[in-house]
Amino acid sequence: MADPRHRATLLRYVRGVCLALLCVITALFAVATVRTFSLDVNAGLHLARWEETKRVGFDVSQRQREEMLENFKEAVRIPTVSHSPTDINTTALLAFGRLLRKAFPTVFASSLVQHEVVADYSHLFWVQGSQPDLVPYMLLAHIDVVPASESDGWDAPPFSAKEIDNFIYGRGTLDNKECVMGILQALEYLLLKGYKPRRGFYIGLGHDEEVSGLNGAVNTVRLLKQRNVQLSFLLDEGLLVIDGVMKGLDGPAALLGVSEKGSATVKLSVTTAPGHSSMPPRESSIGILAAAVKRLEDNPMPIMFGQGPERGTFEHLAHKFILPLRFLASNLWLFAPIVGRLLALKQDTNAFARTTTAVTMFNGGVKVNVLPSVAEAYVNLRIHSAQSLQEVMDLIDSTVGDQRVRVELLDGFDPLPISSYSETSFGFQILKKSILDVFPQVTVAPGICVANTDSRHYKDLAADIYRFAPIWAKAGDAQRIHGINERISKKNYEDMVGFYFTLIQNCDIKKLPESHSGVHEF
Ligand SMILES: CCCCCCCC/C=C\CCCCCCCC(=O)N[C@@H](CC(N)=O)C(=O)O
Ligand SMILES: [Zn+2]
Ligand SMILES: [Zn+2]
Repeated sequence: MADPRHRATLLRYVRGVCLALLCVITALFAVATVRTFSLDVNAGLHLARWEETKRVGFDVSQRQREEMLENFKEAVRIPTVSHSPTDINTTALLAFGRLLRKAFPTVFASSLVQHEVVADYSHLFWVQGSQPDLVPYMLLAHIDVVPASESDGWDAPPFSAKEIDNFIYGRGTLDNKECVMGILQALEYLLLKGYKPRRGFYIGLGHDEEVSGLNGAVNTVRLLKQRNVQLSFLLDEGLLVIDGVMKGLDGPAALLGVSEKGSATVKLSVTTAPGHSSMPPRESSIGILAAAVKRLEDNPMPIMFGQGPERGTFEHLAHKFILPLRFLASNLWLFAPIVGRLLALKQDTNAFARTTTAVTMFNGGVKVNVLPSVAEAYVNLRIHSAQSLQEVMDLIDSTVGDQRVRVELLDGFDPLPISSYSETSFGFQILKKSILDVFPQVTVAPGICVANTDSRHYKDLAADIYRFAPIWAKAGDAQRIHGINERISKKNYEDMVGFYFTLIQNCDIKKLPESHSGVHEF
């Protein structure tokens, strides 16, 4: 570039391009600044004129409060542990059935309630409504729990229901005996107060949810299908109220699960010739498999943040984030890739951003001086809403990329459909109102359940399935689920009963109020 005229032209050109780029970036930021969401969905609900129905108040005596907590503790003390579909504690499940009859005599004696045992240990209740033209809804919970061992570091024996500092400790206090007992306790009190629902509803209590619900939930669904039941909506466990769980989120938020991730359980195996360890090959079956597993861990599934219901979570909560997160969450059209990357940095929020890959089992070898003929690993993936099981399997194949590694899909399903969460969605709005009636200080947002629930078996019975329990989770509490020191505060358990008590009555309206739209400011 010897000619100075050419150099000057080039400089002018480069400066022009830079200026244009700067203008575009400034314009984008200007638009982004102006476009700050305030999706105050709570406001509309408060303004709406809800149909008035005959209601009873949730006023329990001190004696009833003690009895309510004692019933719950008794439930926690029964070790209804599921180890595998063929290894469940049937003795405990039968004892649990007896406890239900003892704890809720009014429910079992009421002429409004039909009760039946399904698949030997699950329970199905039908509570008759006075207006058969109102489409029924269903509440789900499960009786079984995952194993727990005190030696893992519990502060109290996991089946003791011991009270420490106003918390009840025990396996199942968060997953999911608080819902089982909370729902039936609410119904017991409602019936005791002479309440008669207008809208009929079902209560399903599964006995093998922790091992996929293939007996309890699947047979309950079969029965309901034979009876041509269609549900207005269904509520199961899943998400909860988070308070101080997500950094930068100011105030508590109730996340109402509108879908759940898909799942894949994949077996990887390598077979090589056995032989004497004194004459090993360059690569063993264990080494080949370990390298494949490492490749899967080093190459996580793509970040898909913003393409599933998690986008709705951030849009609904945007105004509750502190700056600069509020700015990012308010403008996902621009910043979704950045927010996705930020979420992917942490173990629990990563689950909201992508399909997760967890290597959960690894076996190989039989003796120290024998070359292992087989090595196998199990990988459990939870599939993001915007991805399919087939896409995930294709990615696993290409990442493993080694013909010697056999890849088998043992079990899997696509992500579940996304339930409605609009202003006209009966289930979503009734649940939101019920949450706000009990916890007026929370912001309600749709969410994605990163684990699976029995509700997935019900997808032909209800277009709208929600996953939420009114558990008040502080930082670290989510890790107690399936972990150590699972616990719930006595106050929270009472609020749970209050929530179902309110919800059942709120469901009695015929339809949503005409105008209860939220305020959208851009
Ligand atoms: C971006 C927001 C971050 C907020 C963090 C929220 C933390 C979520 C907390 C809890 C999730 C609790 C999940 C409870 C449901 C558990 C159901 C379960 O264990 N299912 C088993 C068995 C099955 N049915 O398949 C499972 O393996 O998924
Ligand atoms: Zn559960
Ligand atoms: Zn569980």
